[in-house]
Amino acid sequence: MPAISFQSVSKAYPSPRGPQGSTFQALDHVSLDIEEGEFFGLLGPNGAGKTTMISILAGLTRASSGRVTVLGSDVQTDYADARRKLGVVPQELVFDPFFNVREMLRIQSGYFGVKNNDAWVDELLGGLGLTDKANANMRQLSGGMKRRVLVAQALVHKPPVIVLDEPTAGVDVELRQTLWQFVANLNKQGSTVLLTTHYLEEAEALCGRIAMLKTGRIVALDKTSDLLKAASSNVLRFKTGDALPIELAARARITGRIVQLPAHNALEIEQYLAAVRQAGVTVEDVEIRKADLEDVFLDVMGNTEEVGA
Ligand SMILES: Nc1ncnc2c1ncn2[C@@H]1O[C@H](COP(=O)(O)OP(=O)(O)OP(=O)(O)O)[C@@H](O)[C@H]1O
Repeated sequence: MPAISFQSVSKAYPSPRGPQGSTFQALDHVSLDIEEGEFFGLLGPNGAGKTTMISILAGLTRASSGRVTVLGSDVQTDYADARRKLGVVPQELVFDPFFNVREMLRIQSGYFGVKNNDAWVDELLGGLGLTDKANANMRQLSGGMKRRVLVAQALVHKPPVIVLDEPTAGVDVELRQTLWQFVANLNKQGSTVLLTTHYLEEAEALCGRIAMLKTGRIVALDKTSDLLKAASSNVLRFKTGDALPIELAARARITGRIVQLPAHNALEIEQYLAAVRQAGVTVEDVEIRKADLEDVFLDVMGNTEEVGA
């Protein structure tokens, strides 16, 4: 039984612009199964539909059509069961400012009907570097500390499926490392993890499988290692202040003076350099690096073909 299953899920929001009654299609027949024990990455540019998928999963938004289950429980017809199996770390920091950290976690335990939870709460506080903040009022915490509390709050009822919606947006390196160590450890112990992030380096390092979403459709879905293998194996990178010949410019990713060209083999790299020399383009800081997930992502997003509708 999959940990998370999206079966031909569509979502249309009422369109804020356009004539009355018109809708905007945020998800278009998305099908996706995430197996138990996976560390799964959901990637996509702003507005692709990632948060909409998570909101449907968490029962915060209803799908217009299709079905979503968590370990077999339907998120609509079996809401309480599905919700209990999920720990969701939301993107936004929303808190009741009147409680301290420990009180917040006790209240959340009560919400899920978990009694005598202090030992697990202490473990969560320790693992997330919050022990000395246990009695601090939520108002006194920095943004990064609040985010750690959000993670603890999501895990207080020991859910088998953990969903993290951009948990590292705007947080410092130390928290990212603490968080990933903690979540990776839970995953090792059997928890399923679904992660959305804009940090592709993190997704590459952590996720066994990745789905890429674009305008509400899945455009890539594979093992991370296979996505990387399918990409051009190398990237030629150099700096220049000159204009590139048209055929190179069309294939290059250009950021200011930095030019990056995907290359499948050594011959292609030689051809690029020969073309540059012939055109009289002056290059500096030439290097060849392995293609990474960002190269794959940009490649997939530039190509509108869809897989597994
Ligand atoms: N409540 C809503 N009403 C109308 N449109 C919405 C609503 N929520 C989201 N949308 C639209 O649906 C699309 C998908 O949004 P969603 O927040 O799911 O994207 P996302 O992939 O999570 O983006 P980001 O990376 O920016 O968080 C966007 O075009 C967004 O404007």
